[in-house]
Amino acid sequence: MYHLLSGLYAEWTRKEQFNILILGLQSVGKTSVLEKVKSIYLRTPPPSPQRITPTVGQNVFNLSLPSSNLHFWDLGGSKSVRSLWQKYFEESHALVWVVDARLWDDLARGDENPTIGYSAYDKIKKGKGKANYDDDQAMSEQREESWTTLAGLMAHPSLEGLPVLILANKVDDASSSSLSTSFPADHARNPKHIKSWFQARMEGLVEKDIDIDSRDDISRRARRNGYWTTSSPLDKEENLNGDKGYEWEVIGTSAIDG
Ligand SMILES: Nc1nc2c(ncn2[C@@H]2O[C@H](COP(=O)(O)OP(=O)(O)OP(=O)(O)O)[C@@H](O)[C@H]2O)c(=O)[nH]1
Ligand SMILES: [Mg+2]
Repeated sequence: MYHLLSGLYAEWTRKEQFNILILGLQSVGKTSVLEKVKSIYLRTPPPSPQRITPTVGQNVFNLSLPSSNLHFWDLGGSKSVRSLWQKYFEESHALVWVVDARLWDDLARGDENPTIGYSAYDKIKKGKGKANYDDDQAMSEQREESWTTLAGLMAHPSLEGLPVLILANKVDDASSSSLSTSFPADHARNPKHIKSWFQARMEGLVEKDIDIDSRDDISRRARRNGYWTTSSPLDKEENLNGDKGYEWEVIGTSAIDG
């Protein structure tokens, strides 16, 4: 009887566990973001940025909330370690995709303050974030690489349909007047120009649900980039007939400020 009751009690009070995968290209600040989350919840100071080195394996953090346990996996973003990503796909419940908000500076500048006279690249070169983008063209390529990599993840059979939170990190160092000066003001948390940039591509991705050729393209590219090795990843019937809505949101963050 005792065992039955204690079993029932354990079942009733059992917290659900959600595994959250934190991914993104190299140096966008994934580990710094996770350290920031840890420091907020554990009420401890975050490590100094110098102590955070490029991730080769995984960093984990368990966060126990009243109703659930969140288990975070932060993996390295450099090309040489992306092949590890797929080991985590099967067990993930949500994806956090981290991007460097500064890569969208030129778009925000055009929209909101065309009089700012320096290139986004100059700002990054002189700024504190030490990004290595050679020019505006390189920034635009990096944006596209971030998107195609994310699209490959969202089309993977184990991740398809998972909620995606896009963190536009480093807003403290973004040159756009709408982001940098007053973080954490609301508009910095809600970087509309980055959201509309992703919106256009998300719509394309949903359309590709009914376009087998495009989806095969996505999976081919993902395999070339080393983070998918599945050889026949798509259930074509399901993708043709399924209703593949994606739940996603963009939030501006700074791992070292605000
Ligand atoms: N200005 C600024 N710099 C940041 C921010 N977050 C991270 N950085 C810097 O960006 C660099 C890379 O940070 P990491 O946290 O190691 O990036 P990562 O995405 O984990 O990198 P990999 O593990 O190599 O994929 C470091 O120099 C950080 O100090 C931020 O919010 N603002
Ligand atoms: Mg890292």
